[in-house]
Amino acid sequence: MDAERQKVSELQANQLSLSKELAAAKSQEINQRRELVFFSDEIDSMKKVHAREVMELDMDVKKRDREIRELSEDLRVCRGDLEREREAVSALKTTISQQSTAHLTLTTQNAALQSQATALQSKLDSDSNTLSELTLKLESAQKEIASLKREAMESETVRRKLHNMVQELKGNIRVFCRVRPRMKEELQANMIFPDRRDHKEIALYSSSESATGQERKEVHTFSFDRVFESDSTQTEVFEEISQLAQSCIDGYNVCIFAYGQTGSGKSFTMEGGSTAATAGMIPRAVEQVFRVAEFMKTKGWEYKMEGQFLEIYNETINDLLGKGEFDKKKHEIKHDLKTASTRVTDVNIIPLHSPSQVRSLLALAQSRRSVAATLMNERSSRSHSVFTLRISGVNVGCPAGNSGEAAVAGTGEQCEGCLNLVDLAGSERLNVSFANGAEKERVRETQNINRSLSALGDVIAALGEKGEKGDKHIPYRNSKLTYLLQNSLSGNSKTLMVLNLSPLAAHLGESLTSLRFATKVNNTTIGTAKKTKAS
Ligand SMILES: Nc1ncnc2c1ncn2[C@@H]1O[C@H](COP(=O)(O)OP(=O)(O)OP(=O)(O)O)[C@@H](O)[C@H]1O
Repeated sequence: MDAERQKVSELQANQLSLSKELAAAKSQEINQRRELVFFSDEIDSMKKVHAREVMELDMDVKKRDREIRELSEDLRVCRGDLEREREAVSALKTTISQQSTAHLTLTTQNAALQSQATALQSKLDSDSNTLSELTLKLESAQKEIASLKREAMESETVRRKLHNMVQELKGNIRVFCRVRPRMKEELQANMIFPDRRDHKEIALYSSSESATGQERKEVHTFSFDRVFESDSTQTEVFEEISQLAQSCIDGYNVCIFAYGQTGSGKSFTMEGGSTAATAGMIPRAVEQVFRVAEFMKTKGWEYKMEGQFLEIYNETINDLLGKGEFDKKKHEIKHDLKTASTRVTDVNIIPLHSPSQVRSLLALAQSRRSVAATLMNERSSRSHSVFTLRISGVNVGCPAGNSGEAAVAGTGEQCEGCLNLVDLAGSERLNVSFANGAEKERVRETQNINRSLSALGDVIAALGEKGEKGDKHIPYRNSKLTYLLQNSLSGNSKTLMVLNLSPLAAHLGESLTSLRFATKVNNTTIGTAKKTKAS
């Protein structure tokens, strides 16, 4: 029992200790629970802090991420910039290296140029010495030129006098005879040229039947100032005439006529063909006048030129340079005795500036004549054409030259010349006794032509007689042609008649008549030519 009591006490002690332990455990549990609450509060607050910190960290991380992205972008841009800068630097390095080479070259060149400049400076010094010597020489040469120019102008006056003296000695009326070439199949007249040296003679052989029925052979010899055979060129003929163009520039009235039957070569002689070699006396004379006028500028002369081109058909004047196809105006001839000049009313007077302009005027006149020809009959054979070139000049001196030559004062001398180039109507005679109907107009034309050509012969003959006696009446008014040319056919002018001859046997009779007329003209001597105006 003791044992049992022992045991129960032990058990009780155990229970007590266990109760104590339980109480202790319970208070420990309470404490622990308190602690647990405390810690769980703490944990909660720590969780809250942690959550805030996590959030803040999260935001921070995001911010950093953004910053990193921005920085990466910046870095990328910077890398691009850097790459470009590197390239620029490398290009600049190349440029610098090239520039250094160029600089080196320039330095070398500069050094060479400087040494050249030094050499040039010393040459310049020596040249300026030479220049001052040359300037002195130039001044004296210019003085010499001015005095030579004066001398040339004086000698020009002497030359003009001498030239015109020579022309006077040759006679103020001269006659040339020109035979045109024979065309294929044409039967040639028996014609010879005995004077092979001076070319002044022509002889024609004719045969006729005498009263007793025997053949009578005759030789007709004529001599003129010059005879041109059929192979003569326009240049050869003009050589003889060119002196007259000079006289016209010197202030004389000049008249050149082409006389001869239809088809004998008058138009060919005066107007010529379209090539330079075949150009006739009109274009050549005009060119010569322009050439001489240009040359005379160096001698202080200044010229003005103007031209008119008229046709005389059936004793009426037509303006070949008019505007319309036909000239319906009535023209009158007016003479100014004081200046010995002639004007025709209402005609076109064209200022002339160049030979080419004259060529176009001639072509215009030619076309107007052709229109007239198709509407009537062969007009050029049935009318006289008169081309007039008027020249007025004054000696104004020479201006100072570009290279410093002194100006030379003009002499104030003036002159006015006139060049008339006349293509006469065909000189052949027409048998008027059988004329009827349409032929009548032809007869009228022929009578007018014959009248004006014989009036021309009469005027020339009267001028010749006046030369011998002094006070003879000159019948200028007997035809429009002679009245128009009055001032160019007086004793104060120079006249040349070119007798154009056909080489044909069929034309022998007409040729003899023409040769006799021309001989009459050739035997006329007109008084001394005078300038139309001079001071
Ligand atoms: N010297 C010459 N050389 C070459 N051909 C010429 C010569 N003379 C005249 N002829 C020619 O002869 C023909 C007649 O000449 P041109 O027309 O000049 O005669 P014309 O006398 O003026 O006649 P018209 O009175 O009909 O006008 C033309 O074909 C012309 O080309």
